[in-house]
Amino acid sequence: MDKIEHIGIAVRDLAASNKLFEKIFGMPHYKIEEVASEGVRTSFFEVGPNKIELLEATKDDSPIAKFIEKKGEGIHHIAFAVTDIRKEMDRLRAQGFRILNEEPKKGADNKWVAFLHPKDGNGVLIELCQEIPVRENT
Ligand SMILES: C[C@@H](C(=O)O)C(=O)SCCNC(=O)CCNC(=O)[C@H](O)C(C)(C)COP(=O)(O)OP(=O)(O)OC[C@H]1O[C@@H](n2cnc3c(N)ncnc32)[C@H](O)[C@@H]1OP(=O)(O)O
Ligand SMILES: [Co+2]
Repeated sequence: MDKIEHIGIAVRDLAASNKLFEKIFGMPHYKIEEVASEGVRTSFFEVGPNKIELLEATKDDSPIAKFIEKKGEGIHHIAFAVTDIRKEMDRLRAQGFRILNEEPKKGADNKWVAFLHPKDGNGVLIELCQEIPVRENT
């Protein structure tokens, strides 16, 4: 794994949280993107070299809705940049980690993503992220 790609924060109300984090960071979010397949609407902030993703549920069975119901708002996942997501998934699977998706799936901000089960990471949900090469992004 290369570096932290972003930290995901589960929020109830994206518009309200955008205003809140705009005050905290002293700058506005740079994009809002809905990922229908994950049941989320996201916004992104760039804080120096770091990226923060806010996530709001778009349906009742969204992972974000379930998370907030159980644990409340707060840090939901940590995403790591990888250069070859399939290779990383295979490497982790071979060591017995449960990867929550068979194949990489399309996330926000032009990334292939995959998730490790939080119970296999001391309660931390880990996302792997690989930038989608331009030629694949059709
Ligand atoms: C757009 C994209 C991007 O960046 O590009 C994103 O980030 S999308 C981000 C949203 N998408 C995802 O999160 C996709 C991957 N997540 C999932 O597949 C799911 O949310 C699971 C992590 C498998 C949880 O599934 P589900 O909520 O149905 O099961 P569950 O409620 O029984 O949870 C099983 C146990 O995991 C815990 N659990 C659930 N979500 C957790 C989280 N984020 N961090 C730490 N623990 C978590 C629950 O509290 C529970 O523990 P106890 O049994 O002890 O109570
Ligand atoms: Co994420």
